[in-house]
Amino acid sequence: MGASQKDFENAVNRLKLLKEDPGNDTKIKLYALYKQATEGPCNVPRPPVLDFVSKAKWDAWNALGSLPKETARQNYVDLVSSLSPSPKSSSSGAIGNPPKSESVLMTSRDGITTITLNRPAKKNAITLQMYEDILLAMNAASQDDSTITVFTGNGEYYSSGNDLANFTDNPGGLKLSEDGNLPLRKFVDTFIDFPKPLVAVVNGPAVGITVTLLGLFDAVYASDRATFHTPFSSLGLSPEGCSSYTFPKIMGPSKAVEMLIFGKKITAREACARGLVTEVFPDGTFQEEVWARLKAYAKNPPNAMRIAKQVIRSSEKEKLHAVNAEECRILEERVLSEECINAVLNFFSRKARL
Ligand SMILES: CCCCCCCCCCC/C=C/C(=O)SCCNC(=O)CCNC(=O)[C@H](O)C(C)(C)COP(=O)(O)OP(=O)(O)OC[C@H]1O[C@@H](n2cnc3c(N)ncnc32)[C@H](O)[C@@H]1OP(=O)(O)O
Repeated sequence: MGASQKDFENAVNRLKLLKEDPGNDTKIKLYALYKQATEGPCNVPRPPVLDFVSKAKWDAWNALGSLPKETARQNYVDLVSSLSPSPKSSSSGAIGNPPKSESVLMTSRDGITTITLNRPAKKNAITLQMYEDILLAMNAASQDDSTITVFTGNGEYYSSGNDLANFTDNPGGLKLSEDGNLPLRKFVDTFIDFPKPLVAVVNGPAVGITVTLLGLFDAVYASDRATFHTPFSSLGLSPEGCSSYTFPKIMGPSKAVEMLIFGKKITAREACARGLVTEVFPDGTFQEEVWARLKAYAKNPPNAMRIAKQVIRSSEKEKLHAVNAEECRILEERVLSEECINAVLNFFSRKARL
């Protein structure tokens, strides 16, 4: 899995043979990914204010935060591949490896890359393949020409969260990744480090991990039909997606407890009053109003938006990575607990529904 050192060296050489100048934005992205892949996170001092080129390069490198070297290497290889004529390049303007299944769709238009959960018959429950595909889509979206990245769901639901079959189909629990961590850690890290404005267009009810992750989004627009539910306790699980930190910060500890410990389902308007949702729209005009708004926002200068996000988020990144690591450590135990196994079996045997 992932690009090897050899792939990386080949990409470095292929870049030298490019006939067309890829443009300054791309060159800066390549520089940042190269530095991250070879040296790791940026820890050199920021260049003087008037040295614009060095400063832009430093900003791009620094914006990659703690992106693992392997991911940076893969992103670098993907970006170089997208510059050379290759069957993987997409006509939509998206670059990198696109999602592999039809359950995660990726489109790029009007400066917006949209990642759509597309499994309506299962309320957009997220399978292991879909988690992988979301990562591929996010990697591509982080490097393409779009200015804003949007998540939404197809059909009645935004998403019913983690597909509970991820637990039953993997005897002995979810497999840990090569680094010994629950693969969820890498997934959530990608949201923490995502460099562009990330917007959720919550078209209907949202459950579990698709609610907790909202605390890592930059804006959340919801239909008044949407509800927000984190039934972790009744599933024998524990909070994830950094919600143990973001929710108390966003809505205050007691409101966070209601959701994360007692599993209270809240409406879009309640979620807005709690600060989890940015704005609520009537369902009848939701799509029209939200997309018109996003198209206008997407016309803002992309670097200014990216840098503004970095300024707003960077001081919290280290904390969020630490929270994610700890939540995953605890969840690793919870997914093997009797409480969790019984809850999941109950769901599938229809003895108990939420
Ligand atoms: C890079 C790799 C990363 C790997 C990461 C691993 C991740 C581990 C994360 C662990 C942490 C957990 C996070 C969570 O999200 S917990 C929340 C999980 N979700 C739920 O508990 C919701 C379960 N679903 C329901 O309660 C109901 O289905 C719902 C209220 C959503 C809708 O009810 P309704 O009666 O309207 O519809 P149905 O129940 O008939 O649903 C239609 C069909 O869809 C199936 N379905 C729905 N949701 C899920 C789900 N989450 N998992 C599996 N299947 C789901 C349902 O079974 C129906 O299927 P059938 O038509 O075949 O019966």
